[in-house]
Amino acid sequence: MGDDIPLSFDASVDAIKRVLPINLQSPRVGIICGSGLSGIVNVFRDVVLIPYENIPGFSTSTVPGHKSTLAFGLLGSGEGVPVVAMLGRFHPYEGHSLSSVVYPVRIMAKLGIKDIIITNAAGSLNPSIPVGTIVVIQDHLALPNLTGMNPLLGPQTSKDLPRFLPLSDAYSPALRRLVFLAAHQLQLDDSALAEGTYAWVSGPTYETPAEGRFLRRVGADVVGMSTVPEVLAAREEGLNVVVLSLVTNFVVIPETYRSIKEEVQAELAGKKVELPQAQVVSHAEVLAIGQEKAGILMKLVESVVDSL
Ligand SMILES: O=P(O)(O)O[C@@H]1C[C@H](O)[C@@H](CO)O1
Ligand SMILES: Nc1nc2[nH]cnc2c(=O)[nH]1
Repeated sequence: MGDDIPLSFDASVDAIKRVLPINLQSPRVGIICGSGLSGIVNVFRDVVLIPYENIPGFSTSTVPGHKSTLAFGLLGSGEGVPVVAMLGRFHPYEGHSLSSVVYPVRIMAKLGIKDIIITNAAGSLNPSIPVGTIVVIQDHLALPNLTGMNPLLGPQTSKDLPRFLPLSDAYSPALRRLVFLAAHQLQLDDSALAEGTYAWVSGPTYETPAEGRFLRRVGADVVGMSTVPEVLAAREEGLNVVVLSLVTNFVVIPETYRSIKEEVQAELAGKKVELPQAQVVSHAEVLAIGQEKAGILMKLVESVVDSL
């Protein structure tokens, strides 16, 4: 893990506000863009882009598909809603400390957002949730949290925050409702959206078949390497949270392994053996599906913001 960052909320907020026109200084909604999903900035109006390197306390993202830019603008019809979007996030596997990972969420809260829309690319563990589906997350399963990798461990950033945060209502039913209503308004096919549970793993390795089977059996529908730390910080800051996971790949979870022992025995007995093609997930595949489906996800986000 990277070194912890000194807390400098005021310095960060000042550096941001200094370059913003008055109408963008108090954004209403925060958006976090997952792998390959930063295109939403293209539909912002009055855009102001601030590189993370210009904001004290912010780290830099090192992952392809993640820019390191905070984008402010107006989103939606009419006058538009002032929003702030992270074009690129931080993951613990990059070496960022958990407090660095969630620092931008705390800054967005200090800037005044009330709602946060968090997106990510994720692998599907559920055969009825195919690639390309947008999963509206209703719950999470975070083994790292349960075993000591929790961004809320340690001294709190303010004595006003709750020490023991309940998570039974972490994913806002009201915002999830708005997502499904927005999908209806956009005339998306019924199969475009699903509901499910997100498993957070640290990465950067993708799952072994046994790990995939395990996560499926304990109740996860999709799996990814981000989001949950941000959700925890957002809830601690009192924000309403909605998470949209774009399924970019299937996690390969065969119920049975092909037996090398049997194959060798068959070969030795002179039988012809057909080897199945191994399926391997890659970040390039994740980005490609992200690029293909980003348009729908962005329209959905815009429509939700419009209906707030
Ligand atoms: O930032 P997100 O969660 O969208 O990125 C996913 C998880 C890993 O960072 C990467 C793996 O391909 O994509
Ligand atoms: N852990 C994990 N993260 C992902 N992000 C996108 N796809 C995947 C996946 O299959 N597994």
